[in-house]
Parts: sequence; C-alpha cells; structure tokens
Amino acid sequence: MNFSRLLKTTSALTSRWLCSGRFQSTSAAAQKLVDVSVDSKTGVSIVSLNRKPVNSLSLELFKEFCGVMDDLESEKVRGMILKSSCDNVFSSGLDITELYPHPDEDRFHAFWLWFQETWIKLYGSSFPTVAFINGHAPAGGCVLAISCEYRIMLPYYKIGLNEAPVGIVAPDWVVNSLKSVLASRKAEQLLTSGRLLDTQEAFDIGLIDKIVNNEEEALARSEEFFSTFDNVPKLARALTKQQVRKNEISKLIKNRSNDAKLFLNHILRPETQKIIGSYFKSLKDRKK
Ligand SMILES: CCCCC/C=C\C/C=C\CC/C=C/CC(=O)SCCNC(=O)CCNC(=O)[C@H](O)C(C)(C)COP(=O)(O)OP(=O)(O)OC[C@H]1O[C@@H](n2cnc3c(N)ncnc32)[C@H](O)[C@@H]1OP(=O)(O)O
Repeated sequence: MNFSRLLKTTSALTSRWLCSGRFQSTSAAAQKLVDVSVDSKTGVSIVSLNRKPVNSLSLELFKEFCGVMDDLESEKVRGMILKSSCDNVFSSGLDITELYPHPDEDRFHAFWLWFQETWIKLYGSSFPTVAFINGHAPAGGCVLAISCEYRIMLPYYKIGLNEAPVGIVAPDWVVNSLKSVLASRKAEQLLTSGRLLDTQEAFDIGLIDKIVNNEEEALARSEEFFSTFDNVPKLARALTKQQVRKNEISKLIKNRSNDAKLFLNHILRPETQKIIGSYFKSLKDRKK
C-alpha cells in the first residue's frame, strides 16, 4: 500500500471514534480554537492555536486542528507556520482536565485517538512545516513542535518533555519523533530527566533551529527555510519527506487502538491519578 493511502487508512474501530460526532460541544464548535491566515507576501499559511489562556490541548482543539490540516493538504499550500495566539505560551501540553480526575473512558479514548491523528497529520504532512515557538512549550506542546520540520523560538521560554517526573512514560511515537530531531543519547537524556530547557539550551543541543527576537524575524527565517524548496518539485519533496517518516507513522497506524488502551489503563491507575492530581494542584497553588 502506498503511503498516502496508508495515511488515509485506519482501523474500523478507530474510524468509528474519529468519525462520530460525539464530544462536539456547541460552545466549542462556536469558538474558534485554531485560526488560519495567509501571509500575503509569501503565500504561506499561518496556523495559530487559540485556546486561551495557555493552549492546553483538548479533544475539541485536536479535532479542529485536524480539520485545518485537511484543508491545507487539499489547498496544496506552500508551507505552514504553527504558532500560538496566547501570551507567553506556545502550548501547555495536553489539557490535564482530560486526564484528571478519573476521565470518562469513552471520552479519553476519543481524546487519545485525536491526539494520535494530530501527530499523524502534522508529522506526515506533505507541505513544509515550521513551528514558531512563541512561548513555553512543555510536554504535548513540545510534541507539536518536534512534529514540524523546522523550529524557531523566542528567547527566555522553556521547552521539553517533562512527563517522566510526573510518573508518565512517553509513547514510542513521541520518543521516535524526538529521535528524529536529536541524536538518541540527547533524546534519552532529555526524556529521562524530564528537564525543560530554556531557548538557548534548546538551541545548543539542536532541539530548535533558530532563535529570533520577534515575529517579524520569525517570518523572515521561516521564509528562508521554505525557499530552500523553491526549486524542488512539490511531489518529490513530499514523497521524500514521507519516505523518511513513514516507518514511525505506519507503526502507529497499525497500533492505534492498542496505544489508546494502554494509555487509558495507565491514566486510570489510582497511583497515576494521584500523581497527576498533586501535579495539577501544585500548578494551581503556584499562584496563591
Ligand atoms: C501531568 C500528567 C501527564 C499525563 C500524560 C500522559 C501521557 C503522555 C505521554 C507522552 C505524550 C506527550 C504528552 C504529554 C503530556 C502532557 O502534555 S500533560 C501536560 C503537561 N503540561 C505541563 O506540565 C505544563 C503545565 N503548565 C505550566 O507549566 C504553566 O501553566 C505554563 C505553561 C508555563 C504557563 O504559565 P503561566 O504562568 O503563564 O500560566 P498559569 O500556570 O497561571 O496557567 C493558567 C491556567 O491554566 C492552567 N493550566 C496550565 N497548564 C495546563 C494544562 N496543561 N492543562 C490544564 N490546565 C492548565 C493553570 O492551572 C491555570 O489555571 P487557573 O489557576 O485556574 O487559572
């Protein structure tokens, strides 16, 4: 089966969840969680995550984001820049309220499948992708950034995969995305320590590609990246990218339901609930 078909193929169980209209709240449908605009100078699409205050990643945001990715694929855009509309935060990662307290099993299953779907569409997109990390990008926020091809970040923010300190093990598709950016040893150090790096440290180890001081510079650096493909036929570029990334994507596509079940079981364990609960409480207490 060719890769484009594989990307569209999913198990019957998975498609039942992805296609069902369940968990579509009317207020969420009315509020735009993902904004899209086009840079008139360059023809590049700018996709801004817009779930205030910190772009925590909910089921509704994932669904809307996947719809945007489908539109960009069919419009055959020149490139995409992923950024945030929230002050100081690119994305604060998975919405912890999807995980705690004791989530509804059906909703969590759907949530996890849409998280996978987001990764598949972003990591496997045919067009070039840049993450403009214009704020903190912990955990799931970092996953979005490393799924893009190129990362540009503002100074003095934090990025990393801080799951281990809260007793969580990242799934292999997340680990492998990180290993597609960093050498295996660096990826292991980052994951096992769960340390969040500041912008300069992230640049020094190669987690990000450029540091910029403002959005104008970010757009200019993104344009330099996109223009490296100007003389490459679009289809050849897309197929080559997908050739490089297809093993990881195929592995997840074949294992989606199982991956979701594994995480559901893990999240529902009383010990995990307890750890996430105290972590969430500490987040809330910080401001008191
Ligand atoms: C923790 C359990 C993890 C379970 C994961 C399971 C499997 C995963 C394995 C790997 C795959 C990748 C998945 C990763 C998991 C995650 O993404 S879990 C989320 C982890 N995120 C974080 O640890 C970041 C937490 N947030 C912060 O550190 C800060 O909020 C910030 C991003 C640095 C911003 O700081 P700022 O001062 O600007 O804002 P506040 O802290 O005041 O936040 C405002 C408001 O928003 C609430 N909030 C923040 N983050 C989240 C979140 N991720 N989910 C839900 N709510 C969040 C915060 O509590 C404040 O609420 P208020 O006090 O009621 O106003």
